[in-house]
Amino acid sequence: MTETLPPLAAAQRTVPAKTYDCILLAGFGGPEGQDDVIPYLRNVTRGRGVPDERLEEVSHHYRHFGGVSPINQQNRDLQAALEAEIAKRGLDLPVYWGNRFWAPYFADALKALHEDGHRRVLVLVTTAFSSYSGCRAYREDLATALEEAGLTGELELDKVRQYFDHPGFVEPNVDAARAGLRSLVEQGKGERPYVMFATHSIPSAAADVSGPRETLPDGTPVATGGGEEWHQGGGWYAEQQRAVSALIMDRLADEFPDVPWSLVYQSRSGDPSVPWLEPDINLAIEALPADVTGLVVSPVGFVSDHMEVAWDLDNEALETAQERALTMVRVPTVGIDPAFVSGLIDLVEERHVAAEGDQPRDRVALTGLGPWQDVCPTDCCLGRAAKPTIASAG
Ligand SMILES: CC1=C(CCC(=O)O)c2cc3nc(cc4[nH]c(cc5[nH]c(cc1n2)c(C)c5CCC(=O)O)c(CCC(=O)O)c4C)C(CCC(=O)O)=C3C
Ligand SMILES: [Fe+2]
Repeated sequence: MTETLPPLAAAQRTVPAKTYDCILLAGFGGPEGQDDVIPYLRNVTRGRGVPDERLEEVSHHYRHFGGVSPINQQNRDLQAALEAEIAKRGLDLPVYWGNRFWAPYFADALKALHEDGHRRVLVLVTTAFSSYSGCRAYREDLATALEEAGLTGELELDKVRQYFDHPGFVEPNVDAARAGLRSLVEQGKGERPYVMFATHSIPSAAADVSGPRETLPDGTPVATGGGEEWHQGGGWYAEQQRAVSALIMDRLADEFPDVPWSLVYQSRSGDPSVPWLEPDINLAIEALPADVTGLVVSPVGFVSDHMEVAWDLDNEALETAQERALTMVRVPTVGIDPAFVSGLIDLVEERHVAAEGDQPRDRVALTGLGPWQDVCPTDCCLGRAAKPTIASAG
């Protein structure tokens, strides 16, 4: 399927390397105690039309874990791992950490790095794929945070490209899926395995406008909403995840040939009458053929085992599998796997050079879609009124 895609104009959206002063690790943020849960959920859903019943329901997921999301500690661990890798390479790039929805907020991090004398900032986002929620929203919120911190014009903020098909993201996912399939074999459930790649559902309308939409100079459509022949729905968001999932299965084919797999969605919210990407993982598990002996679930859409993984997969999906007496193995996300951490710094070195004129690292990608664009066109992932963003090209 990836072979028939029109080429992405990403090569036209690479930007020259620069010398940066520091890295900003941009996270989602999560609550760190029972008292944080409601204020946090209000932050996340502000102006987003998520019904109160859904908030109430999601608050229980957090309350079940003492009101603490694992995501902040995971990002502290990632920050430390990045610092260690940077030191190992002899680079001079301190790493700051800030979040969209909980302290330390983006504005706090920007003020801190500015006070420390840094001006050129390279942002690393904790999302591998292109969508409003996974790319544009981070860029908008960083532009807003610049305003809030009174630093617009003071700081230069660039962002590392989405890295779904970079080896640093792909290889740990290949290893994890392989380990999951081997675990089924060890449990005597390996006869007819099935693999599900799970990612966050988003509104279908948002998926259709995910990624860039303009045409190449020769008129070839670069990306689309619905309707193109190659397009199975879900815009670039779903296309990127299908491409990575297919690649992972391909890489396992020597040891596990012809294993059926699918891309499934989780954590839907919002108005039930509005279409979101489907199938939901629970319905997909219920619909599996009766002769499937074991299920591997790979949360390919996420980079750490945060609440959406801990609750929606390890509680809900597992229960659905147990109801039909199906053995399910949920394999880990990339987390702080050394290959992922080192891959992120490789991505940094595509953009950062120690001295002007130095040659940056080559851009690497493992699917026919990438290497993804360094800068996003102004309408990239835009499905609502435009707000100011960082890191876009006109
Ligand atoms: C694409 C995507 C990612 C992946 C990209 C990325 O990683 O950024 C992601 C990540 C995450 N989403 C998270 C949490 C939540 N997302 C919500 C709501 C929503 N997410 C959406 C999409 C995504 N979300 C959407 C379209 C909504 C509907 C409201 C809206 O249009 O904005 C809500 C509100 C309640 C609910 O409806 O569930 C919560 C609490 C956490 C933190 C987990 C933790 O605490 O450990 C993480 C990493
Ligand atoms: Fe979310």
